[in-house]
Amino acid sequence: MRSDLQHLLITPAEMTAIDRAAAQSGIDSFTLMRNAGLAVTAAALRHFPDARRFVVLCGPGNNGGDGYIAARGLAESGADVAVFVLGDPARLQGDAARAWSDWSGPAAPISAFEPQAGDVVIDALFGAGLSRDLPDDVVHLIERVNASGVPVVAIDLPSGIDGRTGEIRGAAFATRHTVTFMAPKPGHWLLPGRSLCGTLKVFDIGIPARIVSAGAGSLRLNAPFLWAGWGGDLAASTHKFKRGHLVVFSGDRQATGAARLSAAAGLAAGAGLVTVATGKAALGINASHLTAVMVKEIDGSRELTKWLQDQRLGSFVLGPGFGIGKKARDFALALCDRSLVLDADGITSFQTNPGELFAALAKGGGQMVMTPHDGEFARLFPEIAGDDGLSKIEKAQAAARASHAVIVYKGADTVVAAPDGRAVVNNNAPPWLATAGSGDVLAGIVGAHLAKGMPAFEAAIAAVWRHGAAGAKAGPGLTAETLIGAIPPIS
Ligand SMILES: NC(=O)C1=CN([C@@H]2O[C@H](COP(=O)(O)OP(=O)(O)OC[C@H]3O[C@@H](n4cnc5c(N)ncnc54)[C@H](OP(=O)(O)O)[C@@H]3O)[C@@H](O)[C@H]2O)[C@@H](O)CC1
Ligand SMILES: [K+]
Repeated sequence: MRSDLQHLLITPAEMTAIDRAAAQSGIDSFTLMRNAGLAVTAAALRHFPDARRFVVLCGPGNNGGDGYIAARGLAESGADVAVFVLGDPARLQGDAARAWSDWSGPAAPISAFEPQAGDVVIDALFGAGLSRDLPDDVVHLIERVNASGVPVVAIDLPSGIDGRTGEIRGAAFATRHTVTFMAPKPGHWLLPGRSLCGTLKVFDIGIPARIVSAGAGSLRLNAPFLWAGWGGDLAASTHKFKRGHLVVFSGDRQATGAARLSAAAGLAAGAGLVTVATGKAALGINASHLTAVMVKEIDGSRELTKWLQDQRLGSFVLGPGFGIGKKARDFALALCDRSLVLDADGITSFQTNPGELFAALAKGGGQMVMTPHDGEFARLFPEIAGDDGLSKIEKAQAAARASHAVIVYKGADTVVAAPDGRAVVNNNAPPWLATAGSGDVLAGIVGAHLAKGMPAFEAAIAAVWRHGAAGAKAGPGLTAETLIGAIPPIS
């Protein structure tokens, strides 16, 4: 997967390996620590020029080492600085020990710190090396600081946030700013970590980009360059079939709106043709509500199989308002050699026997994008969902591997994962996107991308991004209808 450093997501374990590779290439690790600490000094002075006192809380590892460098930089800039330490600094090792010995001012234990008005806290307790829940004294300190309302600048990560998962290990600082190094980590963008980082600044401390890129895995922050080449330029010779024919299956008489939302979104997102396939009972309702979108009567599996002989039908959306049960299962299984978005009721219909779907997809060799929210994910992948040791990214990756489908694991921090291990975290969705029909719109956009021939992973990540951008453009108070009108051109 292509990338630039801003869009890499590097796990703490990968970062450790990158550090090692940097040292092996001859880069002085203390220089990296000094660059890191001084970046924090600069950020603190820039954001809080009127601070009465900078309070630097230093932990037992290299995050603490960055803190001692930052403290010295602040003191040399003429600021009032107080240092409080966790553990015995005499036991620090390597670069952190050197940073401590370079700090010539006083230091008191963290238990002595009482936040005062005018304080700015520099959090250098734990960063990438947080490996377990915080001890009680640190939890109480964090709670005191958060309750006091004094601003906090975190070094690398707010202490208490697990850099791999974004989970809170007992407690975590709610920070105004977080300064991290070389590339963001999953914990900066997965919830709840994301909500505690404040503004995130990624600072280059001097590890060559080639070493960072070589050590990075397959995680990225979602961005348009990831689907470059699949953008919107239409050749002058195009015609509607080349732009792709999307089919959306409607539910029964009382539940037809969701499918029409998906269909309208698919048309707005660029599908050349869109057909709502509907049972006889809902045919009239659908026909009376649709204009540019076509209607086709498909009552059961036999008609569907016959219709599928038309290879111009490029992609299918099954699930929005469709109803849970055998009909959904039969239709999905019939589509396992095509390009299918399985959403909502389509997912839940396989709750009791998900293996049937996964085996059919492996055999059929089609492309499937599944779009579960938390509840649907747990229905289809109960063991993966219940594994508290896994991050949301790792859960999506495990589900994609098990199902052979691209998984769009929805939420405010939507993660998309492919069976080959690629994964992105999306960060452009505003909170007001969580509204009735929003998921139906997303399914339709994915379907439009599949219809024009995009591979499933690119189709999914581009759709999630366009959906988020549409939400931002439509603004608070959006409805599914205004969301469709705000879908931006594919970039
Ligand atoms: N290239 C880069 O990005 C650079 C990164 N740099 C910086 O290095 C930081 C990573 O440093 P790090 O590996 O020493 O880890 P760090 O977070 O200081 O903590 C480890 C210590 O905490 C302890 N400990 C862990 N959990 C605990 C708990 N719950 N409760 C209590 N103790 C706990 C753990 O103890 P142990 O598990 O070994 O018993 C160990 O003593 C990184 O975040 C960045 O700031 C820069 O200096 C330069 C280049
Ligand atoms: K920290």
